[in-house]
Amino acid sequence: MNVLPTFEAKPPEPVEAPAPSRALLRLAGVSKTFTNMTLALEGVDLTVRPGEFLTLLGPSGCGKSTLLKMIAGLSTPTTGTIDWPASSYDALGEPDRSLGFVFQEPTLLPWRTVFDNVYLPLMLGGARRRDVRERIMEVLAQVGLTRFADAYPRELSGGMRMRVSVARAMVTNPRILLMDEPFAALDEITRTKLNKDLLELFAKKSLTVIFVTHSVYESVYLSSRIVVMSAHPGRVSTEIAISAPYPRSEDFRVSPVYNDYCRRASEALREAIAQSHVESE
Ligand SMILES: Nc1ncnc2c1ncn2[C@@H]1O[C@H](COP(=O)(O)OP(=O)(O)OP(=O)(O)O)[C@@H](O)[C@H]1O
Repeated sequence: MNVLPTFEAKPPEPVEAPAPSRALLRLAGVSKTFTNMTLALEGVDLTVRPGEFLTLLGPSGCGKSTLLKMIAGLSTPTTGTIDWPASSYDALGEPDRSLGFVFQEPTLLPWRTVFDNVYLPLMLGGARRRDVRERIMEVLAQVGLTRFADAYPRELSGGMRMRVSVARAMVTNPRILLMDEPFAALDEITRTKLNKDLLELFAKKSLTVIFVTHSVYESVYLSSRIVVMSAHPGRVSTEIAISAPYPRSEDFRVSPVYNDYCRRASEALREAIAQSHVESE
């Protein structure tokens, strides 16, 4: 008999420091000013540990995407540092970032099949198609798309295209998966299903995820830690540790503990938005 995890109706624990382990990524005093003088981020300190599912939650313009892009190395901080303490370094002193990026749009190449879209990052890395066939089929199986390997993006639903995008990000076995509002454009039912499947992958592949969302409900369901940000300039407002154990079944979504966390996260977001207004006046 399957015994589903139960969640006691007690208030969430106060924020706890994550279990001590070597940091995968450490941001210290990170600020970003764009050339038009927009101060997008100011003084962000953040440590990410292996195995965390960390979500950046905040109002529009608080710098979530800017932060993710800097972590990906697509943009550099104006001041402050981003360190990869557990990484090896190449001959140029660049850290082995080894990450996968999933954007809000699946950004698939329409003239390539599902298989060949997932093959793309490996091809760019110099791998021959036949040498990585098994690996690609394995990752397609993990996102439930085995039967669609030869299909073209136009033949797939929005949810399936997003699965391809997740498979493409995972095929290189990244240390960290960066996800910038990946499910925001999907309908509620598809989004709920992809949330559930993402958590299964997270557990199965021992991933570390940094996820961006506007949704309190999504952030509580997925995360081990929520970093709430305020805007103008973007800053960390508060952090909420979600101590509910994984795997999280659908029962978690209707549990009193989930409701309590959602209430706390909503309050924290409301406060962050209020701080943002004060700063922008
Ligand atoms: N290339 C850029 N040049 C100038 N300003 C920028 C640039 N990119 C972002 N910004 C500004 O930096 C701030 C943070 O933007 P960012 O897109 O990171 O926020 P966000 O929290 O991801 O927003 P959203 O939730 O709406 O996607 C905003 O004020 C934005 O207008």
